[in-house]
Amino acid sequence: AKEMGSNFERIPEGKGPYSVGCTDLMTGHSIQGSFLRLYYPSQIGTSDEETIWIPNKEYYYGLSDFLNINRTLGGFFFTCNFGSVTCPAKWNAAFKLGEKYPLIIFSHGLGAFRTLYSAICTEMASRGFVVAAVEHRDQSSSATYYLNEKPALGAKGEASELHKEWIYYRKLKAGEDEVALRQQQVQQRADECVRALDLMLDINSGKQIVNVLPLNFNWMLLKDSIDVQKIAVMGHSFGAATTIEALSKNVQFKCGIALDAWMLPLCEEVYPRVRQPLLFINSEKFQWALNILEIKKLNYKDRERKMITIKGTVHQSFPDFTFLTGNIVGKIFGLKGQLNPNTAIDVSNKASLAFLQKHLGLNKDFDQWDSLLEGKGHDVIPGTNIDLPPMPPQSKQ
Ligand SMILES: CCN(CC)CCN(C[C@]12C[C@](c3ccc(C(F)(F)F)cc3)(C1)C2)C(=O)Cn1c(SCc2ccc(F)cc2)nc(=O)c2c1C=CC2
Repeated sequence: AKEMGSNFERIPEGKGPYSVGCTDLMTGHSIQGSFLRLYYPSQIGTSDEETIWIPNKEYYYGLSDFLNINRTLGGFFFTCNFGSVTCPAKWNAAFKLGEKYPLIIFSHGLGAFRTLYSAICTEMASRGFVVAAVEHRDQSSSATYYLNEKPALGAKGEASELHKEWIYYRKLKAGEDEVALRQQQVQQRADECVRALDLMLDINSGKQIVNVLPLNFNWMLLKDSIDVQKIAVMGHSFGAATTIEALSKNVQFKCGIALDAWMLPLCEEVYPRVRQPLLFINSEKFQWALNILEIKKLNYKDRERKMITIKGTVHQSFPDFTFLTGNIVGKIFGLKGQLNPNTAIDVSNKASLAFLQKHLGLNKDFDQWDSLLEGKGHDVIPGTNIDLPPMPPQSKQ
């Protein structure tokens, strides 16, 4: 029965000591505003409601557009298979007070959106991080929305009702130059990560913020809850390129983690401007010489660059779909590799935690996984799995 679309598989829970809460935050009434899903250490027992994984049917329509399938068909397929999936975090649970947490800003991939990396985000939150998964409005998301203040029809205009304005995935037009589009989008995406950071810092300073989403979550509890010296940026694929661009824009990001980086959207000019430590975690299959050559252009004297490859993994081993289909369907659609998806995300998360402890100066026990960063371990190899011609020495900077 497992193969027939019923999903006994679940998104894995965080393995750390903290109970995890989740809520959404949207500011402003235009696409210039911020939209993020927050995963955070929560007070146990303050909510027993699990978080809806894909909260609106319009995300299914956007995914159908992205996957080039008919919206009615796709909508039906997604609703049947994923409509009741929850992510293992308690919806609107009370924020856990009493300590300052390091902060991660997370950037999703092409055709994804803020909720699809919950296995990574809940694991980090269970280890004592606050994680803000941004939703990009550059039309690289399958779908996203903002709330328009439109005066309710017929009313005297005093009660303006909020209306969802949906923005769907922008397909490449015939003959369109993809590089130009992606270079423009990566700039907007990096700006949105910086804006999300600024928003979280405002919240940390106790500034009153207006969440235009009708949710009862007390943001004032986050006053003085972020360790503002311990901030990282992280992302998958297009979100990894965004991570690199965001590091070059704001030095408050102390380090970055690039999951299966897609380097096409980046210009050479950015490479000398990325001084912070960078970890590349690659899947076995999403690697090709030109992409690796671009990554190597980030190597400068006395700049920390680490790369590992997780054996038996594919590009989709990082987003949540990898946990939610049976083995046969999963392998056919490239959603699963040979390695068990739970093991794969475990290796990626542990390597990430070890890197974050080292470069954010955490005093936790994540250094137990330092060997993974050297590519030592059952499922990892150091660097890349493709062989390249020897590199000419990088120009000194
Ligand atoms: C379709 C034609 N073409 C579009 C441009 C390529 C589509 N494609 C391969 C796909 C995503 C795939 C997918 C998802 C989800 C199901 C589902 F059925 F399970 F929902 C199935 C099948 C289809 C595997 C990718 O774009 C891969 N990719 C991604 S995938 C991020 C993502 C998107 C949607 C999700 F639901 C989960 C994760 N993020 C990037 O930043 C980059 C790339 C490539 C370069 C840069």
